[in-house]
Amino acid sequence: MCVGGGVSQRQRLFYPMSSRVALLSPGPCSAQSASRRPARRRQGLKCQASSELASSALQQLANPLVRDCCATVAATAGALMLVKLAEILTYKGIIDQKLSRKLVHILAGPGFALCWPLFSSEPNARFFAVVVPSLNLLRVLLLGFGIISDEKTVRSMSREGDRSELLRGPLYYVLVLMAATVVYWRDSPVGVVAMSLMCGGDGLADVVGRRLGQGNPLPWNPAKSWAGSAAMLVGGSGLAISFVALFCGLGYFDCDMGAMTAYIAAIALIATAIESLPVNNKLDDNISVPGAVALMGFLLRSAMVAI
Ligand SMILES: Nc1ccn([C@@H]2O[C@H](COP(=O)(O)OP(=O)(O)OP(=O)(O)O)[C@@H](O)[C@H]2O)c(=O)n1
Ligand SMILES: C/C(=C\CO)CCC[C@H](C)CCC[C@H](C)CCCC(C)C
Repeated sequence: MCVGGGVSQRQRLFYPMSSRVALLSPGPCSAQSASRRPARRRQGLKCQASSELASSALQQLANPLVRDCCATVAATAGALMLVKLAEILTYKGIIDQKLSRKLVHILAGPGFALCWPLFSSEPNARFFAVVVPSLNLLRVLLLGFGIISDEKTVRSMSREGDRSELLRGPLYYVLVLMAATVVYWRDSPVGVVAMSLMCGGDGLADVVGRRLGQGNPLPWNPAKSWAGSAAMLVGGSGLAISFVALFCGLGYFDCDMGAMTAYIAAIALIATAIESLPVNNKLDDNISVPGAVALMGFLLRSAMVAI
């Protein structure tokens, strides 16, 4: 049984339309139930204190404002740990710099999307979530312009270790994550589909293409390969379908997975074709791929949402 509690002033500031905080019913060792228990169990004061502490913590997490702040801190810490892990693996020579950059590229976006369910169901929760890529945007700008220096972090996000590289691919990358969070959030599948194809798809194209693409260049772009494009199509669409199935299962949007899979496959095919074009030196893949998905999502909006 949940008892609706009062809504604090601080909470009204962030969630003006917030519903009453759901308070958990007292636990088995709480003060209310302790006073009703036989004397022999009252000495369980330790149980009562720890249970009340746990119950209080759960009540706090039931508070949307507390939950969103905790989720923001957790995702920010996750981002720092991911980049630090890439730095260590590169520093120890376990992976080379190019692979380190691609691992961060492949894992950061999906890792961020996996944090989205940690946030509350409040309409403004997305503005807490967007703090995470925003902080990374600030870090990329400060590093890219040389305002702060951190050679290891620059190496984990660049091809050649040049800090100015961060003002292209990584900058566009975090901007796309910010846009996907604010514009689409958990209300539309377009956001996670765009992130999946940019991160999982384009990232895998590089990793697989560099290793298996030598003998199968694309006729219209010999710098890229059938192997790389196939990896993008399969990896990107697989990740997108997985995220959409997860978010449908969590009730964020209703969808017919059969029809949604067909739409995602079609969008992935078009995005893969766009990624394969020899325009990367003019238009970064981190812009063209998610941009194409957003455009197709808009054109198919009635179908994508109504599925
Ligand atoms: N469809 C693709 C894409 C990439 N590659 C391989 O991956 C390398 C890098 O691909 P690219 O998309 O150009 O990656 P970068 O631009 O270096 O990295 P990023 O996209 O992160 O900017 C290419 O030279 C090629 O060997 C491939 O074979 N087939
Ligand atoms: C090198 C990259 C792109 C070039 O194509 C990736 C840049 C990564 C960003 C600077 C870091 C982004 C972090 C995410 C916003 C949050 C990730 C959180 C999650 C829990 C890992």
